[in-house]
Parts: sequence; structure tokens; C-alpha cells
Amino acid sequence: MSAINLENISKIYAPAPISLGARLRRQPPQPGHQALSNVSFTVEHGEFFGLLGPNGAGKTTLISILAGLASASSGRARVCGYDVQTDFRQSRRALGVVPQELVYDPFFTVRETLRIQSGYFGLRNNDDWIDEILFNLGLSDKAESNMRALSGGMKRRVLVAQALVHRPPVIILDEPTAGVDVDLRRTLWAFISRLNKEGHTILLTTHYLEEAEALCRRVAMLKQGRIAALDTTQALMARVGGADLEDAFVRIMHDDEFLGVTA
Ligand SMILES: Nc1ncnc2c1ncn2[C@@H]1O[C@H](COP(=O)(O)OP(=O)(O)OP(=O)(O)O)[C@@H](O)[C@H]1O
Repeated sequence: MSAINLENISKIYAPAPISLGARLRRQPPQPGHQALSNVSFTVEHGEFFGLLGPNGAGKTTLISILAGLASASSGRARVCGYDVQTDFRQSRRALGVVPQELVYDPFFTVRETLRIQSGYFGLRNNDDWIDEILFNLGLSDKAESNMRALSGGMKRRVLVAQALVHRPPVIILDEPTAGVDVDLRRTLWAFISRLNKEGHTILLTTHYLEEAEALCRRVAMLKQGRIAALDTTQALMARVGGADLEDAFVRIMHDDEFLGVTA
């Protein structure tokens, strides 16, 4: 049983509702937007896996499907063997997701936020683990601060903490270091690497390819909603050529030969 298993996932977003003016002009309805086409891959337990792709490639859509926030138009997604639709509660419990957007409730303190999140998973008396997470993310002195009083980088640390309160075996980070300072990057990667060494599976999306090269043993590259490459980071760089993963990424994204090709 794998940590993450995706079988032929496709996603077509419904078109925007047709306006009254367009209806009166008898314009034909717009087709939906195909964000993912037959995406299949597996992430094994304990892997540090990179999901890469340019803006709009479909990374967040795929993560939303895994987290049960969006439903696939076709195909099957499983987390730790649990189907994300039919076994939603178990699959969601196995997963910690750090979202790309800073979403938070401004009325609570950091500790309250983490206690509430623990409550969603039926966890009471979770303060020992909450304190450990806060310490490891450099947030101990912010525990009683109100969320709205935190800087953007500090809020992002709380999002990471929130994803970890229920000790999920699989952790998904959607661009966790976008716009954050060197200090947080180092703190975050030290903690996430430690969790990975302890056996947690990590799926990371990032536009910082040097981070992916340093951290991820395997990567999948999405291009226009299709898998363009899927291999170990080292094998991919050796096969495609170039000085580093960024070079390989640029070559793959600019060469149509790779569209829909899997390793
Ligand atoms: N709710 C939605 N309705 C319609 N189209 C959407 C919706 N969400 C995303 N899309 C479209 O689906 C495609 C994939 O978007 P997605 O956010 O998954 O890409 P991404 O790889 O995460 O991009 P980024 O790197 O910019 O975060 C894009 O063309 C986007 O405009």
C-alpha cells in the first residue's frame, strides 16, 4: 500500500455561468477547462517527492483532489490506501496539507488555532505535541499572539503547524516557501527533513528548483495538466542534460517531445 496513489486522474472545471448578454446574443456555451489529463503516479511511504510545473500546470488542483477539496472528473486517488472520496475521513486523517494561500481566522491566538485544528481530528490534550511543533517552527514565543498580529512569514509557519497537529503520515506542502525569508526556509526544511527521516512521506510543490533538487529524491513534472516527466531527480538530470534541475525543467517545459511522456 502506497502513501499516495493516483490512477488516471482528470479534472475538467465547469465553465463560468453564461451571462444574460451572451445568452441574448445566442453565444454558444464555453467548454470547461481541462486542468488535469490522465495523471497517474505513486508515492511510496517515506519518500520526499517533488511535484513541479509552471503556473497553471495543475499542481494545486491535484493537491485539492488529494485533500478532498475538489473532486476528480475521472480517475481514482488514494492516500495510504484510502480512497479520497469513498473513505474521505480516513484519507483526510492520513494527510496534512500546507496550503499555498494564507488562510486563517484573525480572532484566535496561535495556540487556539492549533487546538481548534486538533479538535477537528478529535484530539484533546494535544498541547505537548503543539508545543513541540511550535518550538521546531520557531513559534514558541508567538503561542499567545493573535493571528492577525503576525507577519506573513509567521502566519505561514502557523499553517505548517496546523497541517501537523494530527501527526499525519503524509504531508503535502504547496509552495511553502513562496515569499518567505531565509530564516524560515532553513527552519522549515530542517523540521520537514527531520519528519521525513522519522518516516513521514513528503510531497512538495515549489517553483524553487534548487530546493527540489536538494530535497526530493523523485520528481514528477506537470505540463498543461499532463505528466511530462517522472523519475528520480538524478536520473532525470542525467537523461535530459543541463547543469541542474532548473535546466532540465526548462528543457522539458520547452520541448513538446515531453508532453504526456512518462519515464
Ligand atoms: N476553480 C477553478 N475554476 C476554473 N479553473 C480553475 C480553477 N482552479 C484552477 N483553475 C485552472 O486550472 C488550471 C490549473 O490551475 P492550478 O491552480 O491547479 O495550477 P498550479 O500548477 O497550482 O499553478 P501555480 O503554480 O500558479 O500555483 C489553471 O489554468 C487554472 O486557471
